[in-house]
Amino acid sequence: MRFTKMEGCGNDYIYINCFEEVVEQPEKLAIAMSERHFGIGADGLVLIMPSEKADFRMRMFNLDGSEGEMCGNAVRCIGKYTYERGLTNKEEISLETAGGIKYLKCNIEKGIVKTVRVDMGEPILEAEKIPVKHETSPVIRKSIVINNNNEFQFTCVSMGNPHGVAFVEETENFPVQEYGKQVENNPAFPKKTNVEFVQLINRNHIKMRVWERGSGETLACGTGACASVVASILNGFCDREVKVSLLGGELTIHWNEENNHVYMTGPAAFSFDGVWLKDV
Ligand SMILES: N[C@@H](CCC[C@H](N)C(=O)O)C(=O)O
Repeated sequence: MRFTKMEGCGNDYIYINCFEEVVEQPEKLAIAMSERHFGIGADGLVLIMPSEKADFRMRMFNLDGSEGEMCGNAVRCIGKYTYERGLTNKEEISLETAGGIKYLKCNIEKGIVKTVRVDMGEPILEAEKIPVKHETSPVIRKSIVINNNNEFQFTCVSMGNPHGVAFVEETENFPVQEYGKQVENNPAFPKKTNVEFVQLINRNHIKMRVWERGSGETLACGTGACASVVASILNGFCDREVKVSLLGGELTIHWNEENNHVYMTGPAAFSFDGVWLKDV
């Protein structure tokens, strides 16, 4: 089975072109391929598929085989893949995801997609729809006690997938791996959650580290960057356009006041092509 390894700000996935390849057990394949010693090594698996509702369809699987509704970094990579590999000649495409249809605009120079701007749609703030169990809705800087009696104030946002955002003094030495796992599996989040730890730099710049549901700490998360900017604005910390510094790169997020849509702009890159020879 032919595959392509791509990354967006270091958030790396294995992409399979399902116009040419047949994937029968994507959950199992995601686990096997993502493994960094016996497999290819990645944060998960992404399928590029035909769609009846949009130009293309994306399905994404975390490295534990669970399916995510949305993936911001993968959406940008699909923009680059479909244009540069000749699946489309359109600079603007629509993409069906389990988190709704997203609209992408590729910024192209001499046939190369340099960055992709994605209309990520409206953030979802109703607790039930995220979903998060809390007596108030929206959940803006509300205490959630995690396993070992540590209490964090979370702002909860769905960008098609669930996110819990906590503001911390600094991200560099913050124990993301310890707390991230505990929050991901906290019963307050019936579908588990992605967890973002955010340091405010100024009104137009934040730093963020992420613990992803199903994948652990990754170098970047596009939906997480959007959720973090929405959370920062809701708390009155930031203006409408914010640079997000992640471990693997930078994204620009704009939450448009007029139409309530969140726009994400950032890079996408090919790493290598390969052929998977194992049975799964
Ligand atoms: N890396 C992603 C998000 C991937 C899915 C997530 N782990 C989930 O289960 O919701 C991004 O760039 O948005």
